[in-house]
Amino acid sequence: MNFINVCDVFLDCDHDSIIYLGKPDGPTCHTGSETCYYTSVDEVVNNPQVDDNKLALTTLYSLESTILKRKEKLPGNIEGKPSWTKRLLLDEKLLCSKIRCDLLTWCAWKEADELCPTLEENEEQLRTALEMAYVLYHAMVLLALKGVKIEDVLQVLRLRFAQSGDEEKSCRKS
Ligand SMILES: N=c1c2ncn([C@@H]3O[C@H](COP(=O)(O)OP(=O)(O)OP(=O)(O)O)[C@@H](O)[C@H]3O)c2ncn1[C@@H]1O[C@H](COP(=O)(O)O)[C@@H](O)[C@H]1O
Repeated sequence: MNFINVCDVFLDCDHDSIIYLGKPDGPTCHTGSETCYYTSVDEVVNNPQVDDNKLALTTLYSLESTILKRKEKLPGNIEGKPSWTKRLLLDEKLLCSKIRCDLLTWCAWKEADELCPTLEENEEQLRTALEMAYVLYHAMVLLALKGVKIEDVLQVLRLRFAQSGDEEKSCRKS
């Protein structure tokens, strides 16, 4: 069971609304996420259909925020609450082994190169989503270690919107 420790309670001027200020002890969402207040009311009122793009972004930002929180609690030890992210942040080799397909290491091969076979072996779509989530998460831990924000990556992608890959490649200086 998880709790939110209430630090203060505020009333508005005519005492008909209350805001609780609390410090969560564990996840605050039933999904296990630290928070799930990612959807602005304005968005829902003006566009009741959940915007998949926004949802994708808030998911990435939320994951980034969790990873950065783990990073803040370093350095030194991995005592306290067990955290896979902390282990990765403290062990560059382990992290890279989860991202890179290292043919010399059977273990890394097995774990990190499972996305392509979902296409090659025509596995179900859910399997592809699971493998991609795995790659994305581990790559985002690497970004955190490098101090690169997900927004920086998205910016690179946005800048590429207007240019095809083939065009860009043919413009490269050899
Ligand atoms: N998205 C993930 C995520 N995906 C995978 N993993 C973990 O990555 C680890 C390695 O996965 P593997 O399949 O390689 O597992 P393994 O069996 O240990 O590997 P081998 O022994 O076979 O090499 C496992 O412990 C997985 O649970 C993740 N761990 C964390 N996250 C996110 O990061 C947040 C913080 O996690 P902690 O830092 O652990 O609290 C979580 O709330 C999630 O949002």
